[in-house]
Amino acid sequence: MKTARLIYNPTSGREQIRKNLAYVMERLEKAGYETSAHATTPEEGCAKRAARRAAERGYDLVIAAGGDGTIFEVVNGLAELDDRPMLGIIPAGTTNDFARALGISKDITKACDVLCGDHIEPIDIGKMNDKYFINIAAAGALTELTYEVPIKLKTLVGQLAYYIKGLEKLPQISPTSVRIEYDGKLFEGDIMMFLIANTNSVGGFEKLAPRASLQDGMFDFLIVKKTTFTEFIQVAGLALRGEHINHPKVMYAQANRVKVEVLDGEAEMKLNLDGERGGSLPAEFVNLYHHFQMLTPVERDKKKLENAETDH
Ligand SMILES: Nc1ncnc2c1ncn2[C@@H]1O[C@H](COP(=O)(O)OP(=O)(O)OP(=O)(O)O)[C@@H](O)[C@H]1O
Repeated sequence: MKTARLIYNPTSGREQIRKNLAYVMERLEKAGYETSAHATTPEEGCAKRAARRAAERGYDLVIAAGGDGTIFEVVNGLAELDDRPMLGIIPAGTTNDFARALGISKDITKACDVLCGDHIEPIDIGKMNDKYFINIAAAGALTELTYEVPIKLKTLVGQLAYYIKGLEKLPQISPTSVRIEYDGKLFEGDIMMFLIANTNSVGGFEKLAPRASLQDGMFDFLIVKKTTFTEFIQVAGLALRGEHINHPKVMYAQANRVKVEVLDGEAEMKLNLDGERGGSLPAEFVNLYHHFQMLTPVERDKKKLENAETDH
């Protein structure tokens, strides 16, 4: 019999998983999985350790149920292993960027349909030094917003909370001098920020990384070069509509490997990995092609076909 380990955050979102735990377990059992569950605690790395333990015990399927923070930890617990179990998710967080990128519904019944189905796809993840990420790695102006916006404000006004905090922080932004190698090319200069995206769903900005795909072994790589205050606002405004990549102060490329170092010894650029603090530069980012096998919605095939048709 197949085995599944459900690693869930009982507090994420509106405690959706905790309230529906019996339903989820029942669905998985009916689909032929002998299932057990682990509730995470606030202790840092709890979901990561639980995921690793599950893999070591030989579970066939590990399910991360919670927000992007929980998925990030589960992926970090499994990514280094040679024998990685199949990955599944139940989106139950505030942002759920990763689930949105995969087209997995927040509706628990639909999310269970995906877990109980047999539509499996290989997906890429990112590696930064010895850490892993699923959506995005970023550094520079405004990238610290994800942990600076108070949870209460997020609950109250949702996405708007980021814009409010962003406006508050804008006057403080300044450039950093960096050297970046990406797939054999070189960029040296002053930048406001950079983004390395594995999915096109980043903090609610769905057009920030227009060509990012979870299955092509490449990142969408964006640099915002040194700008004036007005230019930066202009770029941010264009980014909302996905029209920023042609702005003269934006450099956009696709790359499998990106290495970034700060040139000014005094300066520091802190990294944000999937909304979590990721340490500081220098760093090397590598796209790990098809690193996980994942249960995904069947409808993705139709969507991919449509996208392929519009591309030609
Ligand atoms: N039992 C728990 N009680 C309180 N906090 C917890 C518990 N389990 C996990 N956490 C914390 O929850 C955070 C991860 O939250 P998660 O990403 O799952 O949901 P979210 O923050 O609601 O959603 P999102 O990340 O999508 O915005 C981690 O900081 C983790 O330490």
